[in-house]
Amino acid sequence: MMRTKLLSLVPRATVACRHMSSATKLTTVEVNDKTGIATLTMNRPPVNGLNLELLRDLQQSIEEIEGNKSCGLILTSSNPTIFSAGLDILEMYKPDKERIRAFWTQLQDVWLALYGSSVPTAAAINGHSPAGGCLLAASCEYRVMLPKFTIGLNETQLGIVAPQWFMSTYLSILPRREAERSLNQGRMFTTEEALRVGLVDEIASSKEEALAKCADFIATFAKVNPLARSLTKQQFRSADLQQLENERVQDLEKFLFFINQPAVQKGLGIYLESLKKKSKN
Ligand SMILES: CC/C=C\C/C=C\C/C=C\CCC/C=C/C(=O)SCCNC(=O)CCNC(=O)[C@H](O)C(C)(C)COP(=O)(O)OP(=O)(O)OC[C@H]1O[C@@H](n2cnc3c(N)ncnc32)[C@H](O)[C@@H]1OP(=O)(O)O
Repeated sequence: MMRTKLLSLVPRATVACRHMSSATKLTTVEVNDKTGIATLTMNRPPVNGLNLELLRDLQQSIEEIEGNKSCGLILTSSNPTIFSAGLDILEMYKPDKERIRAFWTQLQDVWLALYGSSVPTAAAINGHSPAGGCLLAASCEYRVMLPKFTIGLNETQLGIVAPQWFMSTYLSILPRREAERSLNQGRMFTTEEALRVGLVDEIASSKEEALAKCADFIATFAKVNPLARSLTKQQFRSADLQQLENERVQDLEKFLFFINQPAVQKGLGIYLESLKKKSKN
């Protein structure tokens, strides 16, 4: 907060972008002084796996952006080929009892904050975006993706089940038939396929272009009353948000029960091994 206040004393002409949060975190927030748009960058090598710490930083950054009167939020990644590999499977495989509770609760918090954000949101998807990565992108209002990557909720491919609020997020974008079929299949879409079904809104040839297209989307609200816009967005999303708010504890218990099933643990172990083997080749 202190940092933010001090930065606001710096004459505007001298800084094009203000770094609002520290680079020692797993996320950074940069606010463009001209547009007032905040870019939230995930930075957890090697693949932006969503572990407890990255989720905590994501939530803090979203709150920071909500609090600093930014005109919009663009979510992206510092990794040139991976937006996010989704949930860090190591959080769910042979989990620590307390940590896995905190982990899932934190994921719920991030989704509630991002899907329910009062500012316009967009994702510049500059790399692969499976499962939890897709959830984050899909929680935004607009998506611009770079070619030759993949995106989708692939949970069934891992022998796990996307919970109701993952499904609601998909259903807020895709026609019901497409959402149901691709979730059942655990389908990963190429960039071009994602555009065709409407999972992404535009394709860009570089990260810079993706960020610019996201900024253009956010600028479409420049002349719309911010309160009217955000209340309208809230009305569209409130049923989904309320459902998770009402069922948070049951959702956590269901997750814990499911993830601790021996067959699920075995499947996750095999999947992790296959990822490791692939990365060694
Ligand atoms: C009845 C039930 C009712 C309701 C349901 C109740 C509960 C629900 C229960 C569970 C819900 C869980 C929801 C889960 C969501 C998820 O997000 S699961 C994660 C899914 N993610 C993936 O499948 C992606 C896997 N990764 C990849 O495909 C690739 O890594 C990549 C395309 C992202 C990147 O490819 P490369 O650049 O080639 O990188 P590498 O593959 O070599 O990876 C480097 C390194 O990183 C490790 N790694 C990759 N992804 C993950 C990950 N998600 N978690 C942990 N670690 C990961 C990989 O193993 C390599 O490690 P090293 O070998 O270098 O040690």
